[in-house]
Amino acid sequence: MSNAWGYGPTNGPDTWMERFPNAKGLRQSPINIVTKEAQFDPSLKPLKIKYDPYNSRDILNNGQSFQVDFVDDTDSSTLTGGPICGTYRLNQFHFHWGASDDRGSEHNVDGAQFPCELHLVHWNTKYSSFREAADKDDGLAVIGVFLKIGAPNAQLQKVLDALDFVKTKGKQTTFSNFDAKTLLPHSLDYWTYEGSLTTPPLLESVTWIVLREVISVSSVQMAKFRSLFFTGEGEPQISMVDNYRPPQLLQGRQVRASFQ
Ligand SMILES: NS(=O)(=O)c1c2ccccc2cc2ccccc12
Ligand SMILES: [Zn+2]
Repeated sequence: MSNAWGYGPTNGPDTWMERFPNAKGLRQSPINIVTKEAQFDPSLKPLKIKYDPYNSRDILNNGQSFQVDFVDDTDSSTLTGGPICGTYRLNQFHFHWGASDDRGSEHNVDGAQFPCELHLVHWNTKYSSFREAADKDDGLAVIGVFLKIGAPNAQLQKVLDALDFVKTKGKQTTFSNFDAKTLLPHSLDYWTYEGSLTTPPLLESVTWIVLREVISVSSVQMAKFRSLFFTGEGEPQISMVDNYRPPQLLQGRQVRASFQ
């Protein structure tokens, strides 16, 4: 049985470099965003986000997180503007969270972690598919949104209600007519930097776009995230928590801000 990568004591982020050399690369993610060192760039354009609920397809427990997959064979759910050139299509969104409300996000802001972080994954349509784009320097763009403990989030609840059907690794169910835009905060101010997937194979192909404004999540809703399992049906249950990679070295990279 291969010792597949994960987030446990024997296969977690500190071991990934053994099988995935990108882990020692110069543009690894996530990072700690030091707000005072993020330089305002007036050339950065506003984000233009167009998501069509008709494209949402299913929800899957992939054994590391859960993801909502989108049909991406047309330009009906796209990201343009911001720091990117051209048109990127929404492929999926997923989350990272902690075992308790004091941790869970992948990016930190001035050394602080949030209980959860949403990632909306897009691929560059200059390439023919997500798979072709995944290992290109300009192949992917991920929008990161922090979740902060507060009022219950009614839009997020629609996603959480589906988790009862995907509790174990490999479980998948239909998840249609969901508007991912309803998970975004009002302001689209962002920080941006060149980075990587935060999970193996840690491909250095991601333009990260981390929103400054958070969205709310209640502690009861956070408990719902923690009701999932990393393990498959019939296997000894391991709760899906702390599925985040810690911040990586900046290695001289510039973090830019779209706001002053
Ligand atoms: N965290 S991540 O956005 O780098 C990420 C994933 C994270 C967990 C599970 C699957 C993921 C798939 C990704 C595909 C492309 C870009 C980032 C991806
Ligand atoms: Zn992620």
